[in-house]
Amino acid sequence: MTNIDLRGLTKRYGPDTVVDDVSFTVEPGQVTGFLGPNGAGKSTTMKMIIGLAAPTRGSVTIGGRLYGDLPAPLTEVGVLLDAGAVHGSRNAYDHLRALAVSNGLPRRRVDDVLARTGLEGVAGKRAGRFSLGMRQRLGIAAALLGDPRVLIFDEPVNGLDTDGIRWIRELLRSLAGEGRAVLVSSHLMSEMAQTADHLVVIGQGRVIADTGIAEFLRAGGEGTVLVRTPELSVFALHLTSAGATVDTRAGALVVSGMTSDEIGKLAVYHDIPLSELTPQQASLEDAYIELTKDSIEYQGAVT
Ligand SMILES: Nc1ncnc2c1ncn2[C@@H]1O[C@H](COP(=O)(O)OP(=O)(O)OP(=O)(O)O)[C@@H](O)[C@H]1O
Repeated sequence: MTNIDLRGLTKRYGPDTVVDDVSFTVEPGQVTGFLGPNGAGKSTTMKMIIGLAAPTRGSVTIGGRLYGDLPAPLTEVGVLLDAGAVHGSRNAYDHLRALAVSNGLPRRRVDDVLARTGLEGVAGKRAGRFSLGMRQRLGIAAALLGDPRVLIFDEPVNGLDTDGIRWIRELLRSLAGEGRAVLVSSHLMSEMAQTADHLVVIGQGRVIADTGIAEFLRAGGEGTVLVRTPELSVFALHLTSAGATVDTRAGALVVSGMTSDEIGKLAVYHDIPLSELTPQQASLEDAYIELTKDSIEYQGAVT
């Protein structure tokens, strides 16, 4: 099984250390979300993985080998770095066929990846006329051409509409489901929460968290549940007696220490009508912001 292994990876540009002693492993069969604010060093790390930037220190291997030592890189690692990097005057089919031919890949792979990315219907269209979403699909088709065990996507959902985002999410999940190692960067926690099995968070070039998504959710205070009821104070007392911690906020209860399921049962038991019972996703975003707040380069002024 092929993984990506980064050990003490460091990149300096002049006086700036933009990637600082980064170590983590991207495991097969998982989507690893690579998360960090703008300028955190995600793209630079990805470029070092595929030999587009040379590490100042440290190393990164794919299945135990340096990218530069892979005999047929396209069949081992698929990469989407910049979806705009397509020859505008070529049609999608020719673009992929040229890639396949120059890398010694069978031509049927072009049809396979066009089908997988839903581009069959526009394969004859010039890529220069493609929408951002179609260019993104074409970039992904190229990444999949060699049927690689490892995939690296830099901010693949940037600028996409809801359908495009959902499509990429499902694709990433299915690629991991096939046993591939998938590394995907984003600056949006909400995006990663829905896609990743594992999270690596970086800020100012350093790893601040390397954790399973479930652990991150637990540590981030998942378990806060918003409850609305006409019997606010009575139910708050029941909840506290049952061991929960309760805050009253804007006419609602914010409950921690109990799941929404337990809260629902408690309400039924005490015959309390509920008008809302919502597990709070916001706490996830909060946990991420809390984690990265010291590493954001340029914070907006708070007035
Ligand atoms: N070739 C370069 N020369 C000098 N500085 C660079 C170079 N490439 C990147 N940097 C700097 O390194 C830092 C990290 O950039 P990088 O693009 O890796 O971050 P990122 O996490 O991918 O952010 P974004 O989401 O904004 O792309 C930034 O401060 C950037 O200005």
